[in-house]
Amino acid sequence: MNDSPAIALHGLRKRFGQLTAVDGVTLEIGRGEVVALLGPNGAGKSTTIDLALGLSNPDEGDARLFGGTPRQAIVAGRVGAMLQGGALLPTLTVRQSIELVAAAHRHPLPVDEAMERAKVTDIARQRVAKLSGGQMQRARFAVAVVSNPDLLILDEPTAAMDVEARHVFWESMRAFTEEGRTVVFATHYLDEADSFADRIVILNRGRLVADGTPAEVKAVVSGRVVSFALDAAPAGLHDRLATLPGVRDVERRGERISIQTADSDATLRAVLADYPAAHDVEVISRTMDDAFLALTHDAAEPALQEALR
Ligand SMILES: Nc1ncnc2c1ncn2[C@@H]1O[C@H](COP(=O)(O)OP(=O)(O)OP(=O)(O)O)[C@@H](O)[C@H]1O
Repeated sequence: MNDSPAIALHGLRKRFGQLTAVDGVTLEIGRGEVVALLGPNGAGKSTTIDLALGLSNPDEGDARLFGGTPRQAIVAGRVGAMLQGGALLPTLTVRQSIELVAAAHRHPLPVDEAMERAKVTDIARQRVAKLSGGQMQRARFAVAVVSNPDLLILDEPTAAMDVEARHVFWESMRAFTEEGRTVVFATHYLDEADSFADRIVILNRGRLVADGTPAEVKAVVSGRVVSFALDAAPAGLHDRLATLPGVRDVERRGERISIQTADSDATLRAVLADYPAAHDVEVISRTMDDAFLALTHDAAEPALQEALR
């Protein structure tokens, strides 16, 4: 057995008319990695996934799965996918849908085990046409895992799931990845990426703008926000605050002032020394949301992105 990466994308480019949806993406994902693919709407996540699976052909570059073509990997039963547009046959029951896929694969999981993993045992006899959005997602997950794949690619797997269902979903995924399988999932839930992935890849306008561990990605916006209220803002407040130690940016909304700072202790001391009337003080750590916005902002600093590639 060769030890090629689970996914190797080299210089992938895909155009739709004037639009370049994927613009030179090069990315390797090793076996056993759990990777979150993030990006704003239209960033090119689904198109990249389609190219990786060989569902559409790139204009430039190539995609390899386990060292072979996507088709070879899929025929060998090594890939399970849950895609946004993927539909199940409405007249079949959930169990029949899973059985159908299991029958087409060489080394499927037992159908009952796949149903247990995807938590669909209770809806096994329901027709697909009658499923709710969240139930449908679970059924599609069961269909993706029953082939017993080495690589699982999921496009927004928890869209339409309620909070409880999302929790259950990630628990069953955790068990799945503990067996050393590779998982790539696109999501808009940054908290899911933060807590579940061991690597985060961010796309923006078809380009890879960040690639690192959750901690590395969040470190892009290291520092904190010092925020406070000031009832009557003196003239020149904004300019004065901008010169205090550690300050990177100052924002004011009504009487509330928020300062992004690299050194919250020094900034806070200086603020209280200069403006003793400041009250309702908060010091807030930056989150994955902040990192995401900083990296995908139109005016995102190239240097910021450079650190994560
Ligand atoms: N078949 C197509 N024909 C024309 N344009 C397309 C096609 N598929 C995607 N696009 C365009 O390519 C861009 C990237 O779309 P894609 O679906 O890959 O983004 P995404 O990151 O998955 O977005 P979302 O988070 O909204 O699902 C978008 O501007 C989209 O409108």
